Amino acid sequence: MLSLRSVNQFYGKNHILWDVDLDLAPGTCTGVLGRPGMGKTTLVNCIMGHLPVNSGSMTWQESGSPPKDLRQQSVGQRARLGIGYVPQGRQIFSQMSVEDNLLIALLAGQDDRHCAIPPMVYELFPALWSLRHQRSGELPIDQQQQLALARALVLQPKLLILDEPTDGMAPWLEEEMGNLLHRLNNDFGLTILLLEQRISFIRRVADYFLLLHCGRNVAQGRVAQLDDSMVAKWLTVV
Ligand SMILES: Nc1ncnc2c1ncn2[C@@H]1O[C@H](COP(=O)(O)OP(=O)(O)OP(=O)(O)O)[C@@H](O)[C@H]1O
Repeated sequence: MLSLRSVNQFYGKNHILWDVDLDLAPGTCTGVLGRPGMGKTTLVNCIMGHLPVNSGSMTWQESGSPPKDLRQQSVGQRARLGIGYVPQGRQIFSQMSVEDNLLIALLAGQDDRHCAIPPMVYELFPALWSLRHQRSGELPIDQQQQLALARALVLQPKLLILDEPTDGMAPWLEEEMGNLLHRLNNDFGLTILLLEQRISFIRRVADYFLLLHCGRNVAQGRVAQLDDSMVAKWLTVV
């Protein structure tokens, strides 16, 4: 579905991503791991088109369609291709109602002005239906996170990218988030790319991992291969 080869990115003269490779097969869930500042968000910003890539390739391919060079697609085109994004810290419009947050995402991503919020969104988050006229900034954190996810789902993405969805969450909410991602992955067939610092969460939810260290992918494979020595070497903050 998405394939990155030798992606390099700079902030000014600072070389941030070094020859990063990534392959996402349809229907899989992949966790990107790394200590703070190792390049996870930068990688996602490159995929979303928020940051230009200096070199390397990014290819989007769906079955039965020719491959597309993602670097040639604008941010809006990438959303229309089916790449959805839940940013770190949620970034919902707190002064607006739940429903207006969803409608804005819908209108921003589609040309058709008469489009409607897909029923699956409120089916997945029934609480948001009851709260649809409430100001979103007044919701508790778990429902704000639901809204951030719902906002990414209104365009019915094929690939959903989440930047630290468990950030600031209590353990029981983390479990709920894990169940939800399992559902999206297994029942709705969404491909998921998950940026996370919580290894337990990656182990519970993801099939594959990519480990970034100083902007380089130093390890990748099946999550079952993510052993304690790798965690100690690349992820433990000293
Ligand atoms: N706008 C920016 N301008 C310059 N350098 C930046 C900018 N954003 C990030 N960086 C630098 O790029 C590197 C990678 O940052 P990035 O945010 O991608 O890491 P991260 O792994 O997502 O970290 P975290 O887990 O803390 O979000 C860091 O050294 C950071 O200081």
